[in-house]
Amino acid sequence: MLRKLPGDVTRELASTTPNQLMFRPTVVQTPAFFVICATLGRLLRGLVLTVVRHPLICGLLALFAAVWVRVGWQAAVLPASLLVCTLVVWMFADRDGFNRWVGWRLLAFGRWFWLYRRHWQPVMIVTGLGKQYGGREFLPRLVRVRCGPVFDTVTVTMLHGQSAQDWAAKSDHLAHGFTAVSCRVRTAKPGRVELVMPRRDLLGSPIPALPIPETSDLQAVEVGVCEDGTPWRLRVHGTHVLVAGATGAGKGSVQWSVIRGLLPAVRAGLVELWALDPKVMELAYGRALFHRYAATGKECADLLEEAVAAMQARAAKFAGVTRSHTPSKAYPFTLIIVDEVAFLTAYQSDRDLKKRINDALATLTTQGRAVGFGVLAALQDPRKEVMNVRNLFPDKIALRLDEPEQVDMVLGEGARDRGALADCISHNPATGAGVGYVRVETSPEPVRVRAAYVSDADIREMAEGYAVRTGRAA
Ligand SMILES: Nc1ncnc2c1ncn2[C@@H]1O[C@H](COP(=O)(O)OP(=O)(O)OP(=O)(O)O)[C@@H](O)[C@H]1O
Repeated sequence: MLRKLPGDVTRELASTTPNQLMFRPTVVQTPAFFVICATLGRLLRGLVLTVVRHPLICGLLALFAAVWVRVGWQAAVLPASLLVCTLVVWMFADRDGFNRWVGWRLLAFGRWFWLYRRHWQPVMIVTGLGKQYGGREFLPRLVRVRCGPVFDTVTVTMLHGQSAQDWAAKSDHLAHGFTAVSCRVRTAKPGRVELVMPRRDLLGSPIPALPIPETSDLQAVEVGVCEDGTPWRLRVHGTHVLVAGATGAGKGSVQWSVIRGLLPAVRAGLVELWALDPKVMELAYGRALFHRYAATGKECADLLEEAVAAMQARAAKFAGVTRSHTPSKAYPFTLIIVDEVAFLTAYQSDRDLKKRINDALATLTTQGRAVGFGVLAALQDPRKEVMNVRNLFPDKIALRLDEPEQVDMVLGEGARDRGALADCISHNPATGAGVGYVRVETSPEPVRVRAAYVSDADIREMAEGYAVRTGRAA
């Protein structure tokens, strides 16, 4: 049986099966009148859609043209010049307001016309997101382009049968196709996706240590910058944070930025910092800042068990009185900072110590949040065998990782497909150290961030200005 499918060129249909009836149907030529009507209809539809999508620009152009035709070019040029002057003055006087109402819209129109619309067909065909079938071409529909200070957001209606995953798998190709730094795909509504493409990389160069704040906000400690230029704030109270990254990924910059942001609360007696430094490298430098410090396996096990005992004593006092903790001098928030936690949970040769440490960490991470005990742990290898309590950390940060599979191990299933390309972060410290992805509780979309770099000189200065009097080894 020979079936004609939409788009098959009828003239070329032929059967090669023996004993099958072959026929060549008559080809009916469409009259030119219908072809012209269809083309005009398509043009009209395009015009109406352009007017609906860009009413302001179209309205102004139409007015300008009408005055030119009816009154003459002099009458059209004068108000046009006045309009341009007004816009220029507005731009200099109130840049934000101008951008919100005019600037980003003009840019979006320009980029829709010059970049996305022009390259849409070739990019869709080369990436395989557009299909050619039976001589016809099926392209996803470019619905809208919006511009902001950093990102272009391109709304697309997918072809029937496509999923957001199909698009996420091509995000790298899309970024190159539209000359963007990267491309994140998110679902807008059924059948529609949004491509979020930054026009420039705000995280491309190191961010110097942030100024020590006047007061610390334990719900939002400023540690760096998000990809859209807004501050990256990390909650430390009422949660536990795991920072995963290969060697040299910049885990230290996250830890030190958190410590820096907490210094005013430390000075006020509202926060205690306990440090576990099995590599005796990273945290030893600012030892004077810590209320408790441990380095060897035994010291670390003792210190963690001491934290568990203090936590349980506090829980016993709070029982029946309050269900949440507010930091105070009597009951400060205790942040236990663990550098390279795998040294304690996996590479520790003493099995008894390893068990004590794992048990204490599991107890702290399951019971500590409500009574003011938090854990901030850094880790190179996120596999479960290395850190079996990984899932007890509600907040996770993925800095540069070695393998794509590790991204989902840290940030949860599907994070890499949603654009958390932590395995693609540059190995060059100038461009990649401290860069990572976080998932905030309110959104499944990973956010690209960069931690501020706290240099040795900054740590020395912090240790001199904020040394705690009770600092002693465990
Ligand atoms: N946020 C940052 N911005 C710019 N450069 C950074 C940043 N963080 C770290 N670096 C650079 O990268 C180098 C490695 O950083 P760091 O020691 O913090 O990495 P790490 O992840 O702790 O590595 P390891 O696990 O081997 O200790 C630093 O010496 C510094 O030069």
